[in-house]
Amino acid sequence: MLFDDQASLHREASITDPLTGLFNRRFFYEQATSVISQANRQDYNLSLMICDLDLFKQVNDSHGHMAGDKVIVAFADLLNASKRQEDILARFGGEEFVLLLPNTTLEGAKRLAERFREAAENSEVIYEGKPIRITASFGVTICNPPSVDNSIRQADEALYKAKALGRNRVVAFVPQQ
Ligand SMILES: Nc1nc2c(ncn2[C@@H]2O[C@H](COP(=O)(O)OP(=O)(O)OP(=O)(O)O)[C@@H](O)[C@H]2O)c(=O)[nH]1
Repeated sequence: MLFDDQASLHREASITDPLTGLFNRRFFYEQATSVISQANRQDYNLSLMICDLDLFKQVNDSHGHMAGDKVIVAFADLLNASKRQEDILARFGGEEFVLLLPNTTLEGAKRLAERFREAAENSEVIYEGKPIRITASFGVTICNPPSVDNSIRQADEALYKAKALGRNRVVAFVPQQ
């Protein structure tokens, strides 16, 4: 029994990001690879979203690293609270998150991202009695052709555009003709 508990604790630690409790990047890749190969076989809609807190360095610089951590956790909770059960959410790195959205069209992914964006904009994190306001930028893409690396590259490109256009917005990847 003890061994079972230890094994499951070890497994949990190996797939989880310790700060937010979300899945880590490695586990996301593992899961996404399996969902995407299924999507390949079954031909269903699958979208991917990458989101990144805006000007987050300023949060750390103005309020300290602990405050920054609290903001990251609050944003992770916000995403986690509004996603569907079958969506796979992970902390991708620093202040960047990724979601794989089964049975979701590009329009659906844009709507969801817009909901997250609004929720972030309207949220307030209180740290040592002081309010911290945040915004986030989002890149979304349909996983077609379905491959994890390709979809991440496309969503990342859209996210980069969202940042370049002034942040606090959702941009969808548009393939070049
Ligand atoms: N508190 C905290 N900060 C982190 C963590 N991971 C990364 N960061 C910080 O996040 C900041 C990210 O800064 P940048 O990559 O310049 O991006 P940004 O300031 O959000 O600017 P844009 O993405 O262009 O809007 C860096 O200062 C990192 O040190 C973490 O786990 N906790």
